[in-house]
Amino acid sequence: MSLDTTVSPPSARATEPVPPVRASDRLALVTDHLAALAEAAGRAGAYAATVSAWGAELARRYDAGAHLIACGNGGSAAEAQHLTGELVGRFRHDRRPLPAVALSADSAAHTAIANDYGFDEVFARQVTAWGRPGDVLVAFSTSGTSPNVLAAARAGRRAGVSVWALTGPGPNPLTALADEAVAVEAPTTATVQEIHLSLVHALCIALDDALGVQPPVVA
Ligand SMILES: O=C(CO)[C@@H](O)[C@H](O)[C@H](O)[C@H](O)COP(=O)(O)O
Repeated sequence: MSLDTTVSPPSARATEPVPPVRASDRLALVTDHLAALAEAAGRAGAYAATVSAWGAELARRYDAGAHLIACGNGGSAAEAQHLTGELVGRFRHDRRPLPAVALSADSAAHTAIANDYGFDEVFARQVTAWGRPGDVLVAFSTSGTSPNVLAAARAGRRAGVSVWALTGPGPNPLTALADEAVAVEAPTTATVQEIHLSLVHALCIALDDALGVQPPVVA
C-alpha cells in the first residue's frame, strides 16, 4: 500500500481551486503594471514645482531648527522611513544629518499606543509628542482615507506643524486636511507608491540644492 504524503496547506484547502495562469497572461499582467508606471511617471512633471518649493521651504525650516516627521501605513510606512533615512543619513552627497523621524519605526511606542488608545491614534499621539510649531509632517496615504493618517494630520495642525500630504488621486480627505498636497494620478496603490518614491528622491534633490550641498571636489 502506498501512502499519499502530500499535504495541502490549510489556506489552499480552504479556498476554491484556482485555474492556472498561462505564462502569456502573466507576462501581460507584468507588462501592464510597468506600462501604468511609465504612464504615471510621464505625468509626474506636473508635481515638480510643488516638490521643488517644498525642498526650498524645508531647507529654510531646517536652518531655523525645525524637524520633519513622516508617517504612513504599509508600503507608505516604508516610503516614510525611506525619506527620513535619506535625511538623517545622506542622499547623494555628504552633508550634516537632518533631524527627521518616521513614526512607524518606534515599535514600542507604536504597539503601546495601538494597544492602549486604538490604532487610529498611533501616529497622532506621536505627532503631539514630537511636533512643534514650524515642523513639517509628511503624511503618505495612497487612498487619502486612512484614519490614523488623518488623525496625524489633525494633530499636526493643532500643534502648529505644517502638513504636507502625498496621496493617490484627489481630492480626498487627506488633501482636504493638509496645508499642501501632491495627489498622484495613477490607477493602483502600487503605482501611486512607486511615484511617491520618485517624489521622495526629488524632494531630497531640491532640499540638498537649497542647502547648498555640493558634490565632493575631485583633485
Ligand atoms: O504596500 C501596499 C500595497 O502596495 C499595502 O501594504 C498598503 O500600503 C496598505 O494596504 C496600506 O494600509 C494602504 O494605506 P493607504 O496608503 O491607503 O493609507
